[in-house]
Amino acid sequence: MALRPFIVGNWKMNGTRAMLAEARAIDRSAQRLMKVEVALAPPYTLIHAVHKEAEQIGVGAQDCSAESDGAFTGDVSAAMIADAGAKFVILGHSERRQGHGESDALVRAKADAALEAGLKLIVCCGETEATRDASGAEAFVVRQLEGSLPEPFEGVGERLSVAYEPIWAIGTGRTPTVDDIAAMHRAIRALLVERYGEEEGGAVRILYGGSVKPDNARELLGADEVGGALVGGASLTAESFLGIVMAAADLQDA
Ligand SMILES: O=C[C@H](O)COP(=O)(O)O
Repeated sequence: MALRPFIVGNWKMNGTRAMLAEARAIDRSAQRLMKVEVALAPPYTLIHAVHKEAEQIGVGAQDCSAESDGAFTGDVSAAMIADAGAKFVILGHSERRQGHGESDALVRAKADAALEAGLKLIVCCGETEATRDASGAEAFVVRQLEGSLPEPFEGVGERLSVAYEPIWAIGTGRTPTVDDIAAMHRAIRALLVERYGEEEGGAVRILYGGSVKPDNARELLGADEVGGALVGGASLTAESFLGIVMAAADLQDA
């Protein structure tokens, strides 16, 4: 991992104020592990509270609207989450694409809105098991990203991360092989370089997500072109999340 690794906890629809103790513990430990960039994406309701707790870690949202304001009941704009303390937003997670019918075009519109609000982006991609079995995973993911990523913008390398999350690996305890992850991440890198140029496209961190746990983190994070992890279930307690952060720190030392 040549770039500073980025380990992001996606709490999904988990967490009430009782979970702030976990965020606090994660933040305090992250202060001693500066070689790793650590962040949490709690539900909207906790963004401001986690932001208040956080001295070291970054805080982000799990989604935002493509609209800036207006009559959109239940939606939350990029400017609103930035106002609550978010520095980044996860976009195009498969649970949004599959559960809420989000298209590549909508993900791109949300990305444009988030950039306009000054946020960093984590744009997600990933194939179903059927696509993987049909040997079409790389072409599918590249096509998905072509439709979802914004046009070139100022500070791509600093502001954009991509998260590769095979849908069949999310919350299942199953993971691709290290070789499969590396091959996919190389294909994503090629697309990023083609779209944003050698320097900026080469500086985008490509995270792996899907059943990352403390006991497999070192192996998964060690795969070629893996610049960090997007962690779901194992980010819900400080103990397991910090196990992953420490694996990333160990790899930096190795
Ligand atoms: O955003 C996180 C991913 O969907 C991975 O979730 P998981 O670590 O529970 O498999």
